[in-house]
Amino acid sequence: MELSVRDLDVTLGGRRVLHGVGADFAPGRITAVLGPNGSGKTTLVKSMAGLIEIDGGQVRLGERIIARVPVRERARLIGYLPQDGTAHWNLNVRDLVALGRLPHRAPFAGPGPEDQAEISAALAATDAMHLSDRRVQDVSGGERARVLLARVMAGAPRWLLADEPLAALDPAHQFGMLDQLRGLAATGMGVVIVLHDLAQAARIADDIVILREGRVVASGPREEALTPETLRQGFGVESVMVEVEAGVVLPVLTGRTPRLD
Ligand SMILES: Nc1ncnc2c1ncn2[C@@H]1O[C@H](COP(=O)(O)OP(=O)(O)OP(=O)(O)O)[C@@H](O)[C@H]1O
Repeated sequence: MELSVRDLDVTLGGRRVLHGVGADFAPGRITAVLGPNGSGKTTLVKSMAGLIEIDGGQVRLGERIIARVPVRERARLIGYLPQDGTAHWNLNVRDLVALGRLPHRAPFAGPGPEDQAEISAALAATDAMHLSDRRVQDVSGGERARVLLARVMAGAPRWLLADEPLAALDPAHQFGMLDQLRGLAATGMGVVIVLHDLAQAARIADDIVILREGRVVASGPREEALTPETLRQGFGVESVMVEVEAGVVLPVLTGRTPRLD
């Protein structure tokens, strides 16, 4: 089922932040949402997760309007990984990851064998098993980012919406995270990630959405939507595309686009 956004208007704190945004997100593919600071990326993914009230337009999952899907069911369908990477409870890591199973459990029931298996699989996949007994607030920022991903993965959602999942990670774990996201998409999960690193976006994304000032400036398959022209329109930067290995073409930024005035 496609996740689609139509004519989305969002106002925050009295300011219109998204203006008629439209984009389609396909299951089994990775879509990177790109754009300058304040362009509306977080607002878009939160709207898609049903976490923000929208003024106009729709977010649909297949034929269903996401805002009308019951909260528990929505939590099973869409996993949301927020940007800040904070964990508000001082639980141990395994108990935090176990919270990802809540939408699947009967009220007040403890985790069953299937829950435990999903929790272990998620900890293993994120290279966090060795942290299981540590307090969440005692692990490093990058370790916490992996644990929070494990929590979302433990819920086995159909969609993963991740806001800057690479931000706190060292280069090796960034590549590890990209491999995991690729693996999740290969299982049919729809993956939507907000990224700042344009080269990583070019590496990982099947599809690209570029926002600027709350509007879509480019959207579609990576080869069409991530080009020197769209980077100029979206970010005001000049770039060249360089093939670093067979089939891997990355943008190299060369400077700001000169102003015409
Ligand atoms: N609660 C709020 N009240 C008022 N304005 C807000 C609120 N939250 C966000 N904004 C504004 O909405 C705009 C879009 O914010 P958003 O966080 O979606 O951008 P972003 O593209 O994710 O930015 P960044 O790359 O800096 O994370 C920004 O101008 C921001 O200041």
